Amino acid sequence: MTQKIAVITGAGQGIGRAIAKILAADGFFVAASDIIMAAAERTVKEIHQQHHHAAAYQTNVIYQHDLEHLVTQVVAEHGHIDVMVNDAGIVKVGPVEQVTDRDVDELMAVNVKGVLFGIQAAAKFMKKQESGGKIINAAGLGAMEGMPLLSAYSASKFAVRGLTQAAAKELAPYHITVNAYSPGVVNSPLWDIINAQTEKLDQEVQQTTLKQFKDRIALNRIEEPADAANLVAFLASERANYITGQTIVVDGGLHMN
Ligand SMILES: NC(=O)c1ccc[n+]([C@@H]2O[C@H](COP(=O)([O-])OP(=O)(O)OC[C@H]3O[C@@H](n4cnc5c(N)ncnc54)[C@H](O)[C@@H]3O)[C@@H](O)[C@H]2O)c1
Repeated sequence: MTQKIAVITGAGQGIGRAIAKILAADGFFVAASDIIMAAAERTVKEIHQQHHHAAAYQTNVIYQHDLEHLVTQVVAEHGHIDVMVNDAGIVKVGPVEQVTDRDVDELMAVNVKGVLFGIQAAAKFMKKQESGGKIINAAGLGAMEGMPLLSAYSASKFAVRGLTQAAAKELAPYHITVNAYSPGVVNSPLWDIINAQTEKLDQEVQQTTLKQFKDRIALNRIEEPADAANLVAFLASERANYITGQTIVVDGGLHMN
């Protein structure tokens, strides 16, 4: 049987790294890409230590040609692509009236364009394959409800839901499913940024309710990257063949549909 191929952006740390490791353990060859090559290489080293298969690639998802190049290279090396995980994302924390033009541009470039360009690059090849493929995007609590001090971030994540639904409808005839995963409060470097900046703002403006998100987790523990990665592994599997256009929440019962 030919080995299935998964391409993952933002695979250098946090949730992306957990996704890379779980998909590799599930038998995928993992193309682990990140803007920081050394981080992608670290993930690959950990995968190799488990005797699974992976290679590192450097990609900045804000550039359409970078993603095109990444997927083209992986397909040239392996002949096909089965799963594309658009995980790379950034965050900006601050009161809505202080959000800058630059903040919005940067958030939209990574969180929205990065996902769109990833979908495009993967779809180009998946459309030609009889087996189609699976595209899986990073949403988040900010995609399900607007979060205080994360207005532009929330807007970028709502956009991911829109992209996921539109692409799912367009690509369904080609046996390509498009879904998103929506983690809550994850023990990762990204949440550390949110936490540190929120604490600071709390003292300055005494207005944040962001910390309270933690207190609302029904299962009463902070999410681990592997919790989100397990959902992605399911969405990447044949067991999820009849699911498309969905943003699926994996957050310990923080946001309930
Ligand atoms: N941590 C959370 O609580 C949480 C919650 C909900 C959703 N999410 C989403 O999950 C995804 C992963 O989050 P995380 O917590 O693992 O973040 P993280 O900051 O720990 O890791 C993100 C990775 O993406 C890479 N990256 C950043 N900009 C990039 C770019 N332009 N091109 C390529 N790679 C780039 C970083 O180098 C890093 O390795 C993000 O899209 C995030 O918005 C995270």
